[in-house]
Amino acid sequence: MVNFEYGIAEQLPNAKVLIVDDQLLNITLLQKILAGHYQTSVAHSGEDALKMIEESAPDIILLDIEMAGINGIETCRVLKSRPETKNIPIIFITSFGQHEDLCWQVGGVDFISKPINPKTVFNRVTAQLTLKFQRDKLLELVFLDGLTDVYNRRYFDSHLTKTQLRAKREQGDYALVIIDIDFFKQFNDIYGHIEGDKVLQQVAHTIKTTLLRPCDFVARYGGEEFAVILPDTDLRGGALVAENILNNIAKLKISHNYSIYQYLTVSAGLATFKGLSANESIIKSADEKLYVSKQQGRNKLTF
Ligand SMILES: Nc1nc2c(ncn2[C@@H]2O[C@H](COP(=O)(O)OP(=O)(O)OP(=O)(O)O)[C@@H](O)[C@H]2O)c(=O)[nH]1
Repeated sequence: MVNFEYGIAEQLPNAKVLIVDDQLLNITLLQKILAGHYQTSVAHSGEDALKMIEESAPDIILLDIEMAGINGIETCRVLKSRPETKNIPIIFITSFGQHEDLCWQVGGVDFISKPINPKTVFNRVTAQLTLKFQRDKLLELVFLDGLTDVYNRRYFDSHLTKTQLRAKREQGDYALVIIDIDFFKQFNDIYGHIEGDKVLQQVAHTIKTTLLRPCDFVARYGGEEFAVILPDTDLRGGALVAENILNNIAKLKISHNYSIYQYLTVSAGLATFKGLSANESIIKSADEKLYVSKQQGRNKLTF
């Protein structure tokens, strides 16, 4: 049986707790309770919180209800409506008992009444963080590719949908790059499957380390095929990243006697998009470009 406790205790001290409150006294008290256990940060309004969360998502949010501007309930509603923030656990902290039903309705995971009991706050935050990290671990097992340690195709599909929704909201571009190892069948035939597996790991690692922005994403899309999603990226930016990937893989200088280049190379297809389309049509566009790269001799990017 999988041990879901494994590693959770070590993870807890790095947990990021966002306190959202407009009263200095409350903020100070909550920080005092959590200091030394978790990494806390503070937003002084709902608006501030939404901005901060977009830049860096916390592991949990302690949310006051009564605030000037967007109140806690509305802030929670916005967060729960966005795919990339809907799973962040939110604990409401308020003195207004009559809001209790509303807190559950909008998706809070817990509710703490003021005046707060420090032990209760600490224990409830710890319980929710533990659940959150256990869930993340489980998702990792379901969504990571066992061989290469990058995301698998199942996760890629849901991530592509999330990226599209974000691009629609922000009216931005996003890029998709499909990368395929050249002459990989022959590589396996010449060097064996174990060496082939090692190459897949090296290629995945190289793609991962070439991507610089935290929101850039790579998945193993098929046997020897990888897909990279670059949010907020136009054709020029996407081409720059894709060229870097091709160069960095060529620089590994992995011998491949069958290849016309004598070492292992990859081909890539790049396409950029705005707004919503079916996942299949997005993939098809990038795939068609990849096909051109293969036709034109491989070790190439087409866009
Ligand atoms: N070692 C290993 N090989 C794999 C894995 N998944 C797929 N492959 C191999 O990848 C090869 C892909 O072959 P093809 O689709 O013909 O592509 P290719 O030989 O790279 O040819 P081009 O793409 O046209 O350059 C097949 O031989 C698969 O067996 C894996 O997990 N490990």
